[in-house]
Amino acid sequence: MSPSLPELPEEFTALLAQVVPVARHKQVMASFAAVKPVTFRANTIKTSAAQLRAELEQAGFAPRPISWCPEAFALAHEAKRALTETPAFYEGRLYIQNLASMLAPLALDPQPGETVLDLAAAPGGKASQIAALMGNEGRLSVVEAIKPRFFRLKANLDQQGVAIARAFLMDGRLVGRKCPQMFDRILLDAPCSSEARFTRLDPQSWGHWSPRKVKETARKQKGLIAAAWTALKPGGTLVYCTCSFSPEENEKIVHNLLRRNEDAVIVPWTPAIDNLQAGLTSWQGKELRPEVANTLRVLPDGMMDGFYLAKIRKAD
Ligand SMILES: C[S@@+](CC[C@H](N)C(=O)[O-])C[C@H]1O[C@@H](n2cnc3c(N)ncnc32)[C@H](O)[C@@H]1O
Repeated sequence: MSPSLPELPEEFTALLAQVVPVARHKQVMASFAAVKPVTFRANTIKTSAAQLRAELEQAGFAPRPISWCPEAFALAHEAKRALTETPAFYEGRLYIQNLASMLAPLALDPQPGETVLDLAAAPGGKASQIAALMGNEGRLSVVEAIKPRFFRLKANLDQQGVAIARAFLMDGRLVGRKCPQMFDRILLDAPCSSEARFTRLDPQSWGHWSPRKVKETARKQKGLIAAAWTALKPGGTLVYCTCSFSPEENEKIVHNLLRRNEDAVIVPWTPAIDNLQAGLTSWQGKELRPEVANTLRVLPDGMMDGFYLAKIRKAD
């Protein structure tokens, strides 16, 4: 660890020591002090990956393709400001997004013509990726509870050329009652304690964090996932994800969903990256459902943030 940077909260590093496998611990701890490259996605509603690459190369950038996501690229961190001054950025042909975040829409695998819900959607990075994967065909409902974030979401979707979205300013926990069994696919990128966004380069990144906050957040996540489950059609797919490490916000939420719903089946999904860890099947002396091992935790490294993801199917 670099002695000149502020240390992460002790309770958080103790949590990481329990969650992360010993062999990966050093890499994970180093990632909190890393200056990561800027990563972004070609918005295929407005361009193609090849066209965007050519446009950026012409403007003097050298974007590096990401092997597991044909639309994704990386540039050195120093290029971020210049990237945000390009026509491609402000005309919505690219979207700056952490690589880990791009995994959730890929796991959801939405198809053109389907009816899809993004239940906690602002600022809209994943919603615009979902629309692009749907070829801008079908129906995409996006829900956000916080007013300024809702308007930012709408502005981002407009800028990205998303034509299939209907936006709702509301508490996502009410969606189950309002729209039972309506959606083919639902993304719940849950509000979380954002532990994977902590960086020792900015101590404010953990300014609001505490173990009590994690418990409070987990309560909200339980309400949201219950609503998502009610709103999902039989045969439909839910992707639950967070940018947190705490099992309270991740494996335990999925475990509770499985325990309460016999029709919930985990679908194993493994992207072609190697910084992955299987979901934990016990936490602090409590055994969790063994299928939770088929959920995944992305371990942060010098390129991407941490993430947790579960793909769950509702039996017909
Ligand atoms: C992790 S962020 C979503 C990020 C988004 N999916 C993206 O990729 O741009 C979670 C969002 O949920 C919103 N939120 C918090 N409580 C909510 C609730 N009860 N219902 C719906 N959205 C909520 C937060 O304001 C926040 O914008």
